[in-house]
Amino acid sequence: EYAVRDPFHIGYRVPVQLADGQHVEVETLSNFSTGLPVFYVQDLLSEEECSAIRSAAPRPAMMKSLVAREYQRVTKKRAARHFRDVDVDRDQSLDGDELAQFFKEAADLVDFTWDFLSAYLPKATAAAGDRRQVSQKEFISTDWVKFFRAAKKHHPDWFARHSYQTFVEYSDHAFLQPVLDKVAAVTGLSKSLVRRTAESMQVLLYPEGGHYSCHHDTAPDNPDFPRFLTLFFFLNDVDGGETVFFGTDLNGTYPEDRFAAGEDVWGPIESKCQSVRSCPGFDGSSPFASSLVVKPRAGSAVFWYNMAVTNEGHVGRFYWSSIHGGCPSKGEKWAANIWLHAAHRAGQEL
Ligand SMILES: O=C(O)CCC(=O)C(=O)O
Ligand SMILES: [Fe+2]
Repeated sequence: EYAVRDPFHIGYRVPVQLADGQHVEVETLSNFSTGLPVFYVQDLLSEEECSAIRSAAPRPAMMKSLVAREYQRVTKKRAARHFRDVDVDRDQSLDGDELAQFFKEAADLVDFTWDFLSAYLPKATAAAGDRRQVSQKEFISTDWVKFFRAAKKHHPDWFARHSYQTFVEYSDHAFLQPVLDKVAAVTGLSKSLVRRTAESMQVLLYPEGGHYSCHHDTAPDNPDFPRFLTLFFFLNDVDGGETVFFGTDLNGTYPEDRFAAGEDVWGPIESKCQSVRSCPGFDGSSPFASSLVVKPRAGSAVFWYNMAVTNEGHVGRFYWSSIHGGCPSKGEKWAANIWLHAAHRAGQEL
């Protein structure tokens, strides 16, 4: 019942008939030998469907999803705890790596410059290069809420995510049932399985310059959200805003042991694709220069597997190579996620 679509070879196209009689083609963009099976479908949604989905996610609802930010809670008391957590070498000061860890944990800030920090950490930034250390005293007396707010305002590209989002319930919108049936047709899964396992549709709006750093849609080992399949719709035409599959290598030089590797190999890869500078157009020498890049096109969809799934629908092996991200868009970008869930454990019924 959970059979995955066979990618065969890159460029392979299989025709699929949709319920309304329309034909689309499911094209293989990547397979296991290049890191991850990824498929593309052009014109899966009509213009009317794209705009209906956008209207189902009104702007005020989208904005709300961003209001409560973690960094607004980095009070003095919490700063002391953050300090202890990230001062892994216990030398009562933080070096650049430890500070970066704090930024990531506290606010999903994945990029920064010492220049920008100088207004907040004058003592630390007075030192040069590797000698920069932030003392506990200076760290705790810093107004981190103000810092993160300023960073967000002036450098939204430094954060892992710069977008608005909301969830739309299928049962609230009749037009979404045929959309789910299209998901079934192109993935080769049954309509009833798709309806049973689909999480509410997540609609995304990226402002000009918005992005989403590399990430996995689910977690290894007992994930809370065992999203075994992601189907991602592009809902408008926009320049930039490419979806990049950082775990793939289309050069055909994919290291065989990489696919089977775990966090020790993938952790460092993940840290390298956090910055938007890993995106196409930023740096020709990027380690991701031969990763799969999918350009947004209204009505098209890309889908892939985040983990193996057993025939009974249970969580299987996590695919570290499913790491991906959305690059900065040169204008508003609208998109939507449909995630299909596996069951957490053997014995759990879906
Ligand atoms: O915007 C994109 O291209 C990717 C978005 C994404 O990966 C997500 O929403 O989980
Ligand atoms: Fe994602």
